[in-house]
Amino acid sequence: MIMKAKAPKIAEGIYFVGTLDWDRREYHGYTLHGTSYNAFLVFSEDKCVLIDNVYPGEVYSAQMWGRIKDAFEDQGKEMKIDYIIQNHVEKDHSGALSEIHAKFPDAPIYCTPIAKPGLIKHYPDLADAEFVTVETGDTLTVGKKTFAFLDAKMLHWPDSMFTFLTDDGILFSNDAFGQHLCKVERLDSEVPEEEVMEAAQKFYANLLTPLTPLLLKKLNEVVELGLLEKIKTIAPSHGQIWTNPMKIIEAYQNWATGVCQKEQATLIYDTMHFSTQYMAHAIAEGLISQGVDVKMHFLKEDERSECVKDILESKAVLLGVPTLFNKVFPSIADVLLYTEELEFSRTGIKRLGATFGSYGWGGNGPKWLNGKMADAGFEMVDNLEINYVPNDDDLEKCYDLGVKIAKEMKEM
Ligand SMILES: Cc1cc2nc3c(=O)[nH]c(=O)nc-3n(C[C@H](O)[C@H](O)[C@H](O)COP(=O)(O)O)c2cc1C
Repeated sequence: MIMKAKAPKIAEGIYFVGTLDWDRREYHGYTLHGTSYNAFLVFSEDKCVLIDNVYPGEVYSAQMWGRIKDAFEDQGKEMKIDYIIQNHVEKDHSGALSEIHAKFPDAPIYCTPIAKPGLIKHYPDLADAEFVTVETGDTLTVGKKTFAFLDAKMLHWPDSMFTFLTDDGILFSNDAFGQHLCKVERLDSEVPEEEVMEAAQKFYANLLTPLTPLLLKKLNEVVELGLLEKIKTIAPSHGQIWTNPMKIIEAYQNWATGVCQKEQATLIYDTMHFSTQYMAHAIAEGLISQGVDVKMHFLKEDERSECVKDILESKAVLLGVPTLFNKVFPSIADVLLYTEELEFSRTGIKRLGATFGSYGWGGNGPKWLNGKMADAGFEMVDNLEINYVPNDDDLEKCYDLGVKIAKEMKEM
């Protein structure tokens, strides 16, 4: 199927031929309000190169084929793809690869040596395809254009790579520098800066936090290769294209080194009968009284990918839940495990931690949580347990905990 769709031109001879996924609200545990799968067609003399493709599904590929058709019509050429560059194996960038190969079986597929078996495992019909495996320093010259490949192992899968279109200065960075946004516009400059930066922050927090050391190494390599000055545009595989690449490169440096940390505390809690809610609100007031910005997440409403977006820029993280069966109300375990997996405090960036919650008899929930947060690398300040429904004195203790944490934050 082909859906009639325009292919926006992002530079001379270079078109966006990806898919706008208006409907997606969840992607591997990440909440979003739509996203885009960015694929690009590059024309050079009488040849054409396709970079990445889209999520599996007829409606997605119909949109992609419509844009590809439109791009060829705009060029006044018959549809023929001569080379395929596959920067990453994951399905949201490779889901249409089998049908592209079926239509253009002579087009070799350029990818990393690790990507080749991964692609064949996903799409067994590619076993007969011509693969060209490439590493950092390898290039593909098509007409007047040169594509330089840069290995991006573990940014964010072992098979990942970047493709740099040298003369145009466009870095096709795949997931790196991406954002889950589904907009009519394609460029960063066409949407409010705050919106695109917030989406990039959420993407970084959820996908790149544990890879921070590798990311810093890669950024250094880019500088050493003299690429930084040459990058005029960054075209990631999700969301807006960066026409001001330094904006997002600097943001990545700040998120990776902790420069981003603000006088901000992220407070995440849940409750059964609302006593722990009282505590959370009172602790927040204590923090606010000292000029600290509070990001509050109530786990009945909010989910983990939003919580960790705020943890990224916070100096302190407070987790609160009531005691249940001598341990904790379990919704907090999801955030706890995720925070541990993302290694927020193992990347050399100090973050304070505290726990709190209501209990009925033996208590122990906050204490148990405290140990888990300490194991995850947080520098624990305190844990506060209040029996059943907090009274005025109890609420003052909560307020004081907020003040104490705020003071420790200021000494960091
Ligand atoms: C099923 C259930 C199990 C509980 N287990 C414990 C427990 O093991 N130890 C304890 O101190 N309190 C226990 N409690 C009591 C709660 O921790 C207490 O009611 C607390 O005030 C609830 O806080 P919340 O209002 O924030 O939900 C339990 C409550 C329920 C409903």
